[in-house]
Amino acid sequence: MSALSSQPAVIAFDLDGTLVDTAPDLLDTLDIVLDEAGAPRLPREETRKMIGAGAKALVNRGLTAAGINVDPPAFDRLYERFLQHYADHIADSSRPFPGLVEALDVLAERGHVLAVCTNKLEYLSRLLLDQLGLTDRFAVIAGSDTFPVSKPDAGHLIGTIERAGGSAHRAIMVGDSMTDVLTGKNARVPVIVVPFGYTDTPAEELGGDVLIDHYDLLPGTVERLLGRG
Ligand SMILES: O=C(O)COP(=O)(O)O
Ligand SMILES: [Mg+2]
Repeated sequence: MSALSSQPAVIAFDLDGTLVDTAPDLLDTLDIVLDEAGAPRLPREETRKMIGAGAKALVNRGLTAAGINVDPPAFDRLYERFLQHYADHIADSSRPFPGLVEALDVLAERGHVLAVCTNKLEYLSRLLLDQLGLTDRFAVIAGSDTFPVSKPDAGHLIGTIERAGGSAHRAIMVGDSMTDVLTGKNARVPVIVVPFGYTDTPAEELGGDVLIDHYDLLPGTVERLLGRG
């Protein structure tokens, strides 16, 4: 085995729409904020696609789609309300996607290092993973505010991988959106795409390296991409 292949690989996961189906709690919170802004609620098919660039973008996109213009202080109050309500309800309905926990077990048994690279704020990411009992599985949990840059900037993913003790030459990103695919390309890290997340571009058109439709396929796909399978 070469020195390179004996280095543990870092598998970095996006969170919303990849590890955990967070849409119900995120979108219930968006509804509350729209109510408070006096805006009409929006269809779930529409708001689901607004997830992926963080909570501030979700509130912004929701208000814009509802045709509501607010001044910056009013926006800040609505955003604070979003964060507070969401934190209080973060795991009411949000659950890991089917087969995730089993796949993480297999990857960890094989000696891979697991990390989270998400555009969710770090404290919300930790709160969610704590409540789902998943925190200890990840060597690093890097949110949108952990580093000076965030996805799709390569620095977010490279920072996550390096903090996990690895290198971009032996790492894989797993994600659900164009942001994740662009991040992987920017960092020169292969991307496995899952189709059950939140994206307005069909998963097969995102341009990832491999598409898997169930977590059962993840361990084998990881080995293949790492050049062992
Ligand atoms: O909460 C969001 O909008 C983004 O989160 P993700 O990067 O984990 O998809
Ligand atoms: Mg996502």
